[in-house]
Amino acid sequence: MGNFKFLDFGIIDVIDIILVALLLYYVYKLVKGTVAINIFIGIVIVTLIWQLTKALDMLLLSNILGAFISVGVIALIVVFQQEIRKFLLMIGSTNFASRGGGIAKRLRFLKENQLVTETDVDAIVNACAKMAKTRTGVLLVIERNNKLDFLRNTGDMMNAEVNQPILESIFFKNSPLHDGAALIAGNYVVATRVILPVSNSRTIPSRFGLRHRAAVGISEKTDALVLVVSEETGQVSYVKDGEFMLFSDMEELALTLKKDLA
Ligand SMILES: Nc1ncnc2c1ncn2[C@@H]1O[C@H](COP(=O)(O)OP(=O)(O)OP(=O)(O)O)[C@@H](O)[C@H]1O
Repeated sequence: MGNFKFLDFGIIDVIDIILVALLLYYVYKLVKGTVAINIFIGIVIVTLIWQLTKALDMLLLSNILGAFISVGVIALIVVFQQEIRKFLLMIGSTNFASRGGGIAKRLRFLKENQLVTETDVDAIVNACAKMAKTRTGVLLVIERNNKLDFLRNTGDMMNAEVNQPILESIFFKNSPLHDGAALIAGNYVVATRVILPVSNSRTIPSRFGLRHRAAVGISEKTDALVLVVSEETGQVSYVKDGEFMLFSDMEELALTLKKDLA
C-alpha cells in the first residue's frame, strides 16, 4: 500500500492542484503564439514523466530527470525572460495597484449605461477612420495599467491633448512625426516616433509587415491597447494581448475600446 500513498487525497491537495492548473493556464496564455510555447509544452511533458517515474519508484530515470529539471530552472529564466517580465508586470501593476482606483473610476465614468472614458475614444476612432480612407499608416498605443515609460525614451516626448486634428497631423505622411508609434496616456499624446518591440509570433499572417508586428509585440509584453491603420490596405486593426481584431464598423471599434478602457 506504501506505493499508493499518493492516492490519499485531502482538501489541501485539491487546492494545490487547482492553483497549479491556474498557474499553468496563465503561463500558457503568456507564451501562446510565441516560440516559447514549444519549450513550455516540452517542460510540461518532461515534468509529467518525471513525476510518473517517481511515483513508480523508477530510481535511475527519476534521478536523471530530476537533475535535468533542477538545472533547467536557470535555462528557464533565460528562455522565458520576456514572459517572466510580463508576468511580474501583470501582478505588480494590473491587480494590486489599480484595483482600488478601478472601482471608483468605473462609478465615476459609468453614466446612464454609457461608457465614458478618460481618453477621448471617439476622437481616436474618428481620426483612424479618416486616415484609413486616405491610406495613412497609423500606429497608436494606448496605455492602460502597465506604465509605458520605458517606451517614451525611444521617441520624442509630447504633451498634447488627444483630439482628431492632432492625431491626423502626427500621422500625416509629410509630417516629421509620422514614423513609428504615437503613445497615448490618459487623454494625452505623450510621445511620438516611438520604437516598439517587434513580435516574433508565427501566428501573424505574412501579409502583415513590421507595423503590425510591432503592434502585436507591445501588446504581448504589456496590457496596452494598439490601433493600426494599414498604409497598404486602409484596414483598421485593434490589437490586445497579442491578438488581432480587424474592424470595419467604427462604432463597434469605439465601443470595444471604451469597454477595454473603462
Ligand atoms: N518597431 C517599430 N516600432 C514602431 N513603428 C514601427 C516599427 N516597425 C515599423 N514601424 C512603422 O511601420 C512602418 C513600416 O511598416 P511596414 O510597411 O513594414 O508595415 P506593415 O505592417 O506592412 O504596414 P502597412 O500595411 O501600413 O504597410 C514604418 O515606417 C514605421 O513607421
